[in-house]
Amino acid sequence: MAAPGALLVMGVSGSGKSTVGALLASKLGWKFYDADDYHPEENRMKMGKGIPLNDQDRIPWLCNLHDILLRDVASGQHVVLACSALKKAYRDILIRGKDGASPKCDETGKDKHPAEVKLLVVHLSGSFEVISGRLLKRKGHFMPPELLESQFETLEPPSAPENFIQISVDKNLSEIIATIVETLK
Ligand SMILES: Nc1ncnc2c1ncn2[C@@H]1O[C@H](COP(=O)(O)OP(=O)(O)O)[C@@H](O)[C@H]1O
Ligand SMILES: O=C(O)[C@H](O)[C@@H](O)[C@H](O)[C@H](O)COP(=O)(O)O
Repeated sequence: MAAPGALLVMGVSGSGKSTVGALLASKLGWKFYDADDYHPEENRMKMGKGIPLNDQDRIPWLCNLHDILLRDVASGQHVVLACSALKKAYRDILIRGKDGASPKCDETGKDKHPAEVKLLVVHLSGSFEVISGRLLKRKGHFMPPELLESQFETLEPPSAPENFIQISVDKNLSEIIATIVETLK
């Protein structure tokens, strides 16, 4: 497949986004962003208290991530983003921004960059049992395992016509990375 400008590693909390995303970026030599690092403090505090985020909390965060992707991709930088991106509408924001394909213009009014990010979505998919087992063992993270149920309720797995692959979290990390690298060929 023709290389996308950016690769989104998505899934519920504990599905392996950060681990897979960082390994993959290092293997491909692409820049890595972890969307967790871009949550405003209010979002982190909310999740830390066991309250799930809503659209209002997530949309400005996703718009900021879209701007980062667009900037990098327009400058020729390939990017891996680890981000929950649980709903289709959230993935659409990452690709097109909030109001759809609104081009960023320079002062002459001409299009400065393409308005869309060419994105391959990698959905790390697994059962509640396997993922909650991993979250219960994970230490030193602000996200409480109790929020996993709401993550599954919110999840809209990618489907056609989205440009995506789905990989089981039951595979080991090297199998997951190899599958993604193979897809990019
Ligand atoms: N494929 C895998 N097999 C076994 N353990 C994994 C796998 N992917 C991730 N893990 C472990 O599961 C936990 C959650 O992974 P993490 O990358 O933090 O998930 P997320 O970023 O989606 O919340 C971590 O302790 C990580 O080491
Ligand atoms: O949209 C959301 O509700 C959050 O982004 C959430 O899905 C994300 O998973 C947290 O930031 C916790 O971080 P981990 O995914 O690393 O557990």
